[in-house]
Amino acid sequence: MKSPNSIYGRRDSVRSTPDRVTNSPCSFYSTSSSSHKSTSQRNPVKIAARSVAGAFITCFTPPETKPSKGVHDSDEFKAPSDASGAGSVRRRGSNRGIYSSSKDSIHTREPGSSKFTMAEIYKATRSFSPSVKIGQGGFGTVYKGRLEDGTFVAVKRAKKSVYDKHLGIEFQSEIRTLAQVEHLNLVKFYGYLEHEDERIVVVEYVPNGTLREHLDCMHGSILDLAARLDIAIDVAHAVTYLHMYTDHPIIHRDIKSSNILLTENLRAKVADFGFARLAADSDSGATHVSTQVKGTAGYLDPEYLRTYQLTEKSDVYSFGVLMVELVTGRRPIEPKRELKERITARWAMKKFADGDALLILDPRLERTAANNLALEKILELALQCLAPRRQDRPSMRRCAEILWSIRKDYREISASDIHSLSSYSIRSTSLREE
Ligand SMILES: Nc1ncnc2c1ncn2[C@@H]1O[C@H](COP(=O)(O)OP(=O)(O)OP(=O)(O)O)[C@@H](O)[C@H]1O
Repeated sequence: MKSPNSIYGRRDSVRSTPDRVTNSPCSFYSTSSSSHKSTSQRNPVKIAARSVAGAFITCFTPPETKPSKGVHDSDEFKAPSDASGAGSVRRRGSNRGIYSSSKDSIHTREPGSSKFTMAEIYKATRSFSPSVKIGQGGFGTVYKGRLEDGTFVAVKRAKKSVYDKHLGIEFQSEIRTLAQVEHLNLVKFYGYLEHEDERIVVVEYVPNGTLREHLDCMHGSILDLAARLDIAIDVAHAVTYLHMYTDHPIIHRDIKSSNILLTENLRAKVADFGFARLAADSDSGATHVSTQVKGTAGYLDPEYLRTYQLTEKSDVYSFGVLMVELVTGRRPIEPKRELKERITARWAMKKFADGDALLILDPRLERTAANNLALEKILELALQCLAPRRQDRPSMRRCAEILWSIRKDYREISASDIHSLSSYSIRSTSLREE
């Protein structure tokens, strides 16, 4: 999901304010962090961290924000008590000439077809009822819908006012890309509709909000580091799939926390392929695609900004920014902070280089041995992803492998933490009994 500060500037809203953390309903742990010195002080990567910290671009605008609105299945998608849903479909349909063509009067799709009819869309969204509106982005408005067979979907309706040549290309790009991908950690594509000036994409409805909303504590509880690590791995799997296992490599181009949707079980699904672009075909000898710069400020690969040459490593860079976001809880750009903390990745890499990595851990996370170690390891990986030159960045597949090993260590240390805590409590109980 693109945010208002995307380069292409057709942004209406994102869901939360940069300083929402301070107003958050989540509980905070106190941070007596200044006494901690991280092991990265001795780490040879700290020189690299300094150079990365110095390489960030600062010309960004603050994100504009708007809270999201939840739509509950039970309220909005009960069987209509009267014919109002269908009636309004017909009214709107006839006004807009929806039923004037015999093609569009077909109410049901061919089984397996990804071409929706306007009637189906109206029915699914209760004629785009404001009560089922779940979001607003650069592409347009997003509605929660329910198909005839009961499947919940997100219906993305392109803005008419901005349906220009560019958006037409973007729509086609989204369709082509969505139609060919299928992965557990990617939002599933169900179909699309192009009718007169309507451009609609129907995708899997993912019920638990965006990662950014969770980091902003808009869903009540704070994501612990284990959950954040799982999310990073899910994203790395999805992007590895796009880069390596589709018919043709696909560059997502807009990896960011508001484009990562979460399921009830906190599994991540990467969304919004509106900017996705097929990567250069390595068989033909090409190594990059030359293109206009698109993406979101704060996540953009500086080499892509400089050269307009897009490769899979631009996604790796954005993923580096995302990892910093995951461990700090901060947005990539925090305009209200003091100057040296405004670009979160630069600030974090500087702290890491200075051996103060523990100072950047999201203050709402516990300072356990497992968390501290995982933090250091994740920052080390982020540092590689944020390398100014793309050839110095790891592949997304390598990122996934490294994250697996971080998770393995994390689980082992967490288990031994729990074990030593429980043996401590057994010991102290038996001491009291004596
Ligand atoms: N598949 C989905 N399942 C559930 N909610 C979704 C889905 N897709 C989008 N949303 C909701 O709609 C909001 C807007 O999504 P959308 O992708 O159109 O816009 P955006 O990412 O905020 O901005 P942009 O269109 O500029 O990328 C999201 O933030 C999310 O809350």
